[in-house]
Amino acid sequence: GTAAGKDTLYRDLGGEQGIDRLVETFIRKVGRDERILPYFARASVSHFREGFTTHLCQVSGGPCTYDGDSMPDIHTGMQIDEADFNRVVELLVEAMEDNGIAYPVQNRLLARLAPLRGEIIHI
Ligand code: HEM
Repeated sequence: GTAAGKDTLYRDLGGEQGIDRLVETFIRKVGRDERILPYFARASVSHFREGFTTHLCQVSGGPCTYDGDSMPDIHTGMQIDEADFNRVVELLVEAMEDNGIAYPVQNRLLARLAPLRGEIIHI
């Protein structure tokens, strides 16, 4: 797509405020999820919040540059499987629903995250 087309996803997610709210909701859901929470046992929530927010901002075409570690570098050794990945995506979808993000917008974000699967699972 065009640069303009890319920029609209960031806007349609509600921009900086919308993404901040989305990440906050997502983090709360991770905190209540028996399957996913253990992965974060030794993680810093504030560091994760910062990195995940900036990454989402960049992926959605917003005015951010994610300069954290690469997806493989972060997730290597965690032994994340398909079901874990799907669960995290599900929590993100629930968080988007809670924040009133329309289905087509949800799907546009998911389409940009799906290609990262191979950098996150079984590595
Ligand atoms: C599309 C899927 C995913 C994306 C885009 C993603 C992205 C990220 C990003 C951007 C960070 C923060 C990096 C930083 O700034 O330090 C991060 C950290 C983390 N991710 Fe993921 N992730 C995904 C899926 C998963 C899954 C499925 C799991 C586990 C089941 C997971 C577990 C973690 C953990 C535990 C951390 C914190 C690491 C630490 O700080 O110690 N992620 N992820």
